[in-house]
Amino acid sequence: MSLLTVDDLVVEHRTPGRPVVRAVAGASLTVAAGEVVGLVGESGCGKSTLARAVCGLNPVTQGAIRFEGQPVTPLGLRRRKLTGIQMVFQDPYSSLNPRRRVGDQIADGLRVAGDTASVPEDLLERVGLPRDFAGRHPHEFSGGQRQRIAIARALAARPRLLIGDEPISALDASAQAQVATLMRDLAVESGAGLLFISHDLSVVRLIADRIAVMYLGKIVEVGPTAEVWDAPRHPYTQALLRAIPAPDGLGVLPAELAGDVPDPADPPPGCRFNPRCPQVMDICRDKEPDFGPVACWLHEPA
Ligand SMILES: Nc1ncnc2c1ncn2[C@@H]1O[C@H](COP(=O)(O)OP(=O)(O)OP(=O)(O)O)[C@@H](O)[C@H]1O
Repeated sequence: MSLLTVDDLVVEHRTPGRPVVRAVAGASLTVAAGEVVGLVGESGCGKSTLARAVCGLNPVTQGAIRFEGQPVTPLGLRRRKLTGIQMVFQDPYSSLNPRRRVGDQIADGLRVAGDTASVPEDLLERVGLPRDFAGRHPHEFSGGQRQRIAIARALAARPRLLIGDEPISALDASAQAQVATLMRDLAVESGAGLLFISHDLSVVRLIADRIAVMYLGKIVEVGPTAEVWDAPRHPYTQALLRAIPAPDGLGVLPAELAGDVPDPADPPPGCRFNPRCPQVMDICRDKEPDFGPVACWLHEPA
């Protein structure tokens, strides 16, 4: 059984007087215990909305989310209190309380787990920080150090599923791979699953067992990391990989990724990627490729 199963999930944002934004439009995904799944895609394709729905922070419009076999609903999570799911957010400057000592914030996580055997200093040590940081305040630390503190706080609650929502995108390049690898190591070591969201495919490649590629609310390709990296099949995945800067830092944005992701309130008919796809065929403009693991008419299962 999968730890997390997201099945044909639809999540809509409704703002009075504005068109409904279908940010997640029928996405399916699984994460097993001890598995690292990287969720990638351009900004605005619905990654955060999906992650927040998994934590019960965004109501589900259609479809289902199951965690350890139980449906995830905001009410169900409140009732069970111990969610078993912890999230590390993008901005390490706003996710920690500036007025509270670091040790006290980590102690909150220990309390959630009913862990009386550990002290906050133990968690600091696990994330590679000195034990005496516990008595200090978040403003004394760099972005990378704060993100380690946020990870320590999340781990203190003993999650069975850890979600990182762009946890490295606000960090210096030098801290990015270190923090990503730390999250992977700590999740795997504790037998938890990790859903790691990033628009940086090269970091995801370092840590993920599988990669799921999201485009305009749908998972368009999913597979083992080496397969997706070495032989991407969806034209969108191929474009994302070509967009990765060369070691000299000079990347060329493929033409199909120029401009913005289309508006999820008004997605194109047929395949959502068809207006930007270099290999578009007639069927792509008419019919949505509603199949996996590669949702593309060039890769329709037999
Ligand atoms: N609370 C909201 N109300 C209305 N629209 C929203 C809301 N949150 C997100 N959206 C819209 O939903 C779509 C998906 O956003 P989401 O943040 O989930 O994407 P993302 O892939 O995580 O992007 P990013 O990497 O920029 O966070 C976007 O078009 C966004 O503008």
